[in-house]
Amino acid sequence: MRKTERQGEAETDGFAEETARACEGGAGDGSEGLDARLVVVRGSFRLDVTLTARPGEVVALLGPNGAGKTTALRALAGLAPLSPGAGGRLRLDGVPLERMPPESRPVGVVFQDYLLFPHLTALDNVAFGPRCRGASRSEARAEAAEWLARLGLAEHAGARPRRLSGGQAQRVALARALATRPRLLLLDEPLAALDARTRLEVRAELRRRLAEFEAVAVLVTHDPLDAMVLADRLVVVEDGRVVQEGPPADIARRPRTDYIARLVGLNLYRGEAEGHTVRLLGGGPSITTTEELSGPAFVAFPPGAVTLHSERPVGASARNLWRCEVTGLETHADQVRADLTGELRVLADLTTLSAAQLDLRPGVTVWATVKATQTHAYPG
Ligand SMILES: Nc1ncnc2c1ncn2[C@@H]1O[C@H](COP(=O)(O)OP(=O)(O)OP(=O)(O)O)[C@@H](O)[C@H]1O
Repeated sequence: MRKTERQGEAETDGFAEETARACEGGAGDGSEGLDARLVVVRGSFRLDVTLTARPGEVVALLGPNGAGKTTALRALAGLAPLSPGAGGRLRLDGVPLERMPPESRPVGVVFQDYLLFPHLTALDNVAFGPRCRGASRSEARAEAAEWLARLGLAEHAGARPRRLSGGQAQRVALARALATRPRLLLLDEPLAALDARTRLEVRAELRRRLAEFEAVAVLVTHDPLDAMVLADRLVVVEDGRVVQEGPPADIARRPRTDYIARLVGLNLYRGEAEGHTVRLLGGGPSITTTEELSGPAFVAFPPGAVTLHSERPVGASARNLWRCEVTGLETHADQVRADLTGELRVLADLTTLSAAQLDLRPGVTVWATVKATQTHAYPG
C-alpha cells in the first residue's frame, strides 16, 4: 500500500487527524477499502445504497436517469451529506468520513466536464494535489510532470485547459485526481463528453490506469460498455436502490430487471419453472429451456435468437412458437430490430434482406420461434 506524507505537524483538530489517518491507509479500525451505506433523502427521492469495495477494485454504478448515481457519488465525495439519523455510514480504510469536509477526504474526483482550473497550466493543475498534501512547489511540479508523462501528456505540460482537446483535458483531470494519491477515486461519467474516437482512446487509457490503481475506484456511468470494460463489479441502481450487483459477465448473462435486460440487449421474462418449462407470469405462454429448474425463474434470450416466419412453420413443434404482431421497426446498419407483441412481447433482430422478404411492417402478423438451446433460464 502506498503511504502518503502526513499533513502539517501542527494540525491538531479531529478532522485533520482523521484525514491524515485516512491518507495513510488502513490506520482506522484495520479494515481496508470502502464500506458505505449511503442514505440521502431529497424531497420525495430517497437514496439507500450499500456500497463496499476492496482496495484495487473498480466498481461501476450503473442505472437509468434519476436513479441516484450522481447523488451516491456526491455523498462519497462529501458534496451531499448523508441524511442524519437515517442509518447511513461511510468508512474508508476503517476511518469514518461522514463528518470530514470534502477537501480533507482522501478522495479524488474526475468529472465528466473535467473541471480543470482554467488559469493554470496542465502541469499546475496536476501539481495542485501534491501541493494540497503539503509538498513543496518544486516537489509537486516534479510529481505532476511524472503523472503527465505516464499519461502521455508531457508535451502539453505548459498548455492551459482551453488549448487542450477533450481527450487531453480528461487525461489531465485523471492525472490531477491520481496525483492526490486518493484512497478512493470517483469518476463521474468520465467519457461522456468525448467524441466516439477519443472515447475509445481514453477508455483504453483509463482501463490501464485503473488496472494498476491500488485503492478503490467508483465509476458512475450510463454506458454499459464503459461499465463492462472498466469495472470489476457492477452495482445497478434503480430508483435509489441497488437492484443487482456482481461481475459484469454475470449481470449480462443473468439480468434481473427490465432495465438491465434492455441494457445488455436481451429479452427477459419472469415465470414459474417446472422442469424444462417456464410458465410466464400473468397468464403468458410457456418457454421451453434446456436448463431444468423449479420455482420462480427468469428466462432470457437475445433478439438475434428469434426467427420470424410469415406463415406458421409447417411441422414445427409447439415449443417456443408464438403468434405476434409487428409494432415497431428500427434499422441499425444492415440489421433490423422488430418490436413484436401478441402471445409474447419480444424483440427480434434480422437482416434487412430478411425483413424485406417477410415484408415486415407495423401491423403485420408473424410467427416467432426460438430454440430452447438459445434460451437461458435461471432462478428468480
Ligand atoms: N438538488 C436536488 N434537490 C432535490 N432533488 C434532487 C436534486 N438533485 C437531484 N435530485 C433528485 O434526486 C434523484 C436522483 O438524481 P441523480 O442526479 O442522483 O440521478 P442520476 O442517477 O445521477 O441521474 P442521471 O443519470 O440523469 O445523472 C432524482 O429524482 C432527482 O430529481
